[in-house]
Amino acid sequence: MSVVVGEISYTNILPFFYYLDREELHKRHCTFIPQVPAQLNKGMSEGVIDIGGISSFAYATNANSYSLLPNLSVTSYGAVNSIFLISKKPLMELNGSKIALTSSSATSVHLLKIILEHFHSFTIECKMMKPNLAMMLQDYDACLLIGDDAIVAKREVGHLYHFYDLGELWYKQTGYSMTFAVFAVRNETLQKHSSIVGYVYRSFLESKRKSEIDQYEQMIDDIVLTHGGERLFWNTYFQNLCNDFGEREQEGLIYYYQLLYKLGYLPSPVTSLNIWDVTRTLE
Ligand SMILES: C=C(O[C@@H]1C=C(C(=O)O)C=C[C@H]1O)C(=O)O
Repeated sequence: MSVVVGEISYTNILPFFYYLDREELHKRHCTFIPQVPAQLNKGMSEGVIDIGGISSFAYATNANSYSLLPNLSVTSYGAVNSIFLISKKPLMELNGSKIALTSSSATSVHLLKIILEHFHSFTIECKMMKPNLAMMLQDYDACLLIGDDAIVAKREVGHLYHFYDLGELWYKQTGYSMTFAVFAVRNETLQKHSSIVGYVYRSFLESKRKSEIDQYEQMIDDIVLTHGGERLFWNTYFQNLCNDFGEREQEGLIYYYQLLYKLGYLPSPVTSLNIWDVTRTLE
């Protein structure tokens, strides 16, 4: 019986995965599924994936079945630099427009709705699509891209369209951080395999610590080879992200959930987070 670890297939999650001792984890019956967030969210809700990074939105729709791993997240205080509304017109002219949303995301698509429908009182027509910029902008006024798709779009056509960073728009309006990804574990898995979960959790923490200690240098060497881009860009990108999940980050997330519920995007309110009590594992 293995424990299946979901691995978001974007560079932003790398600090938690780069230094994992995968051989040791395999010996402990862990397997990995690399996928975009929407697929991982689905896998976890169906019980195919046990633990790993998911959209913070997906936690809110399964809060009774999941526990959150403390101190791990993908959060930004302001610009996140990889989640963009890419628009043919200025933001303030988007009322009544048609927007294509990446099918890879759950958190950001809802964040965009909060920003446009709630903060700006716009009416918008949205359609989920595969993340392909050219196809999306063919019939739509704007589109939402996340992760590496968004990074590449900014690099390649940043001068052709208006780019709006959702982390920045959220922060300016609310003063809160925005947590895009959380690390969750299914409560069922926690009950059956608490010592493996403990090991996986400590491995994530250790990878994050090592990444921070060497200022992401070694990881960035690899990213430049696999994804291109300038070292300076990646350096600023990772320095700018917050990978913690303490009280302040949790406060921002709860506020996001509060607005989601108010706008009808959550079936029931999520006013507190079920954070796993690490001290209860033995190993
Ligand atoms: C920062 C990012 O956050 C991602 C955005 C997610 C979402 O919108 O559902 C989910 C996981 C995160 O890895 C990004 O993709 O750029």
